[in-house]
Amino acid sequence: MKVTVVGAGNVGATCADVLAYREIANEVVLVDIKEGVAEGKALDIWQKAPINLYDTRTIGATNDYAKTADSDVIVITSGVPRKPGMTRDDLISINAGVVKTVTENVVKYSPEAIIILVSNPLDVMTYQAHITSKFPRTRVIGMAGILDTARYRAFLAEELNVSPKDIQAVLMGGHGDTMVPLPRYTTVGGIPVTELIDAEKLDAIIERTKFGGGELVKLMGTSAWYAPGSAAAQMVEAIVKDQRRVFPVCIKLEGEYGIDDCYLGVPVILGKNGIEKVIELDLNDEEKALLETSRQHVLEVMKVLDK
Ligand SMILES: NC(=O)c1ccc[n+]([C@@H]2O[C@H](COP(=O)([O-])OP(=O)(O)OC[C@H]3O[C@@H](n4cnc5c(N)ncnc54)[C@H](O)[C@@H]3O)[C@@H](O)[C@H]2O)c1
Ligand SMILES: O=C(O)C[C@H](O)C(=O)O
Repeated sequence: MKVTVVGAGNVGATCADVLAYREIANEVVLVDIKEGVAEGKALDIWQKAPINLYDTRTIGATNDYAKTADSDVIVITSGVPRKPGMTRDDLISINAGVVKTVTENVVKYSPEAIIILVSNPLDVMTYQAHITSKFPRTRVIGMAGILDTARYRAFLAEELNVSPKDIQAVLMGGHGDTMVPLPRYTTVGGIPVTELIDAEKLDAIIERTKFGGGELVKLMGTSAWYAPGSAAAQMVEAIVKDQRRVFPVCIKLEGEYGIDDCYLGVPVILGKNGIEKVIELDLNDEEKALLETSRQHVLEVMKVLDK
């Protein structure tokens, strides 16, 4: 299996590293526009192979898309991250152009690939890649839900003093402050979370999750990369190993949840064809209202692209 990661910055290099040391792909091609950066990071990851004992070949390329030919999966992380005081939507003016150019280049060489979007604003960048690639919606997928649920699960594990491995959760909606965590669908070793934590503490964790990206931007002056890079690699793994994992991811909705005009995070089954199935939960009125607020927000940002 061959995987290309475009953008050899913080998220892209982390994703390539996880793909390599966990031997998720046989070959990983890292591409960046900055001269030498992708080659250098790919070489560094390859030199770690004898220490960490893996066979995955990592290759770097400065804007040379011929090297990406016949990739099974393409992860797009290129673009700018936000700085303190910015929203993800503020990145659209730069990142839309970057995602468009990169998508044109990758589809030329890998017309059958599955594309995973990471660049922000995530939902609208997934839309950009979809209209540029003209790929079916099942092959253009945004990464955000795995990251957002991981934050939620990590905060819960800390509060309950249990292993994060035992916390299962799903959330929906756009990757932003309007995301919709679903406590009704959160369990700890099979036990509904509401039986283990009082409502006030759970609400505080949900609020912290919604602003989880911003918390890190404030601390570091740029956005997160370890969890995002690992989350993207986990999606690649589900696809290349046809694992049929159940994850929240961003896709174009075509009638599911009564929505057919928007890119939003929903639970899906992820396998060798990309989206194998969209899972439709029976949302209550409050959850439906939160999802609608999220949809309205994403639609507003999508309009900027359409102008
Ligand atoms: N979806 C998510 O949950 C999530 C999580 C974290 C970060 N992000 C987003 O991912 C993006 C990357 O974040 P980062 O921290 O890795 O940033 P970074 O600045 O460390 O890396 C971005 C890289 O993209 C490269 N690049 C820019 N234009 C390019 C082009 N046309 N072709 C190829 N490479 C190009 C840059 O040279 C840079 O190396 C940002 O937009 C950020 O907001 C999304
Ligand atoms: O917060 C950001 O800008 C990056 C990313 O979307 C995140 O949630 O970490």
